[in-house]
Amino acid sequence: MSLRAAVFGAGSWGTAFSMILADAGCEVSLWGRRLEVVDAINGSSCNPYYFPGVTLPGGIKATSDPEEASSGADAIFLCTPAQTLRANLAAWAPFLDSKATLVSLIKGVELGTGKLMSQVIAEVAGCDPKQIAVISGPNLAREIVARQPAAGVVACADGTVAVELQKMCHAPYYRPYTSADLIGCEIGGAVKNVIALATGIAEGCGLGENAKATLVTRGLAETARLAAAMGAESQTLAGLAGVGDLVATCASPLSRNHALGVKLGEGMSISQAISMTKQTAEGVSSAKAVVELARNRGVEMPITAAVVAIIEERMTTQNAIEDLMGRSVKPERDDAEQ
Ligand SMILES: NC(=O)C1=CN([C@@H]2O[C@H](COP(=O)(O)OP(=O)(O)OC[C@H]3O[C@@H](n4cnc5c(N)ncnc54)[C@H](O)[C@@H]3O)[C@@H](O)[C@H]2O)C=CC1
Ligand SMILES: O=C(CO)COP(=O)(O)O
Repeated sequence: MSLRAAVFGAGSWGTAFSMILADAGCEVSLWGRRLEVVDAINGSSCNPYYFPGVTLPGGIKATSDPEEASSGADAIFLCTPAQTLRANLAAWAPFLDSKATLVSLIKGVELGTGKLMSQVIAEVAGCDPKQIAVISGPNLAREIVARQPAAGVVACADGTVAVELQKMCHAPYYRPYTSADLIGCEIGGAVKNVIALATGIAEGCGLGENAKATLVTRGLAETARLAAAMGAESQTLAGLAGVGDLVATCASPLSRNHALGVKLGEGMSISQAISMTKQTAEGVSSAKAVVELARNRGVEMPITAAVVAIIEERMTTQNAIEDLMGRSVKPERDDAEQ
């Protein structure tokens, strides 16, 4: 008998991940907020708002009713913008099966609380931590719906649950690895969006590959510092949910964060750049939450702080570059002897 998956959020990643689940043999119920999206998916097996021309596999049924979506689901995959998860989950909680695993596909940190998505889920749904999981990795949705090979990490404190989820999303073109490190995966996923904004800004300013590679590498160093301070395993940041996702997002014109950064670097204001970005660019709201998380733990994150200063229009891109380059010199490794 095939397993049942519910996906909440019919945007680009919710739609693409539904495709993975259906291609892996699951029966998928996809919750969408907008009726026109739900009707289009059910009527034409296509989500024309995100992937016009892409035919979704059979086995995906869309609905705007959260109770219908979650009914009988073995796992519930959450894929709304990060800042809306708390309110949405509070509304859905009465309908969710208490035995289902709740899986975050979201890459962001909650503003104001500094909570990771798994922590928001634990608070709102009040479920056992072993029933909460995270999936992350270099997974640009447009490449996934073209069924190009990709891999990801399924993180859950309960190894048996991680393996069950791994089976649910193991498709011919999607290779999931298991992990027990939710914090490492979530910090990797949230901070790479901020570093993708930074590399986009550099590109928009006309800087070359040396500058971008430096931002990626030092961006990884500051991500790893924060992750370590929060109790993550250093190996996770060297894996798919760390360096893998960072490289994909910072290099690809398909990344919304990268593309928004390019617009900022070209001189557009943040409000103009946001108004031209139809989809979610999580780095914009999560950057500030990441800086606060880091400050509370005494972790230095100069690139992330510079991105926040640019977003808040406290600093020009030129000033930010001068500031980063003017920092006092130090050993490359944090643990090196002075
Ligand atoms: N697109 C991608 O390639 C990937 C995205 N992600 C992550 O997935 C999450 C969702 O991103 P996307 O699907 O790409 O964004 P998107 O902008 O394509 O879709 C967002 C969806 O959320 C809905 N939405 C917006 N506001 C809402 C609200 N207040 N309540 C409920 N639903 C609301 C929109 O209608 C839309 O269906 C983000 O955290 C992103 O970082 C993760 C991996 C890959
Ligand atoms: O998370 C992603 C790829 O893994 C998608 O990145 P963007 O949200 O910047 O498009």
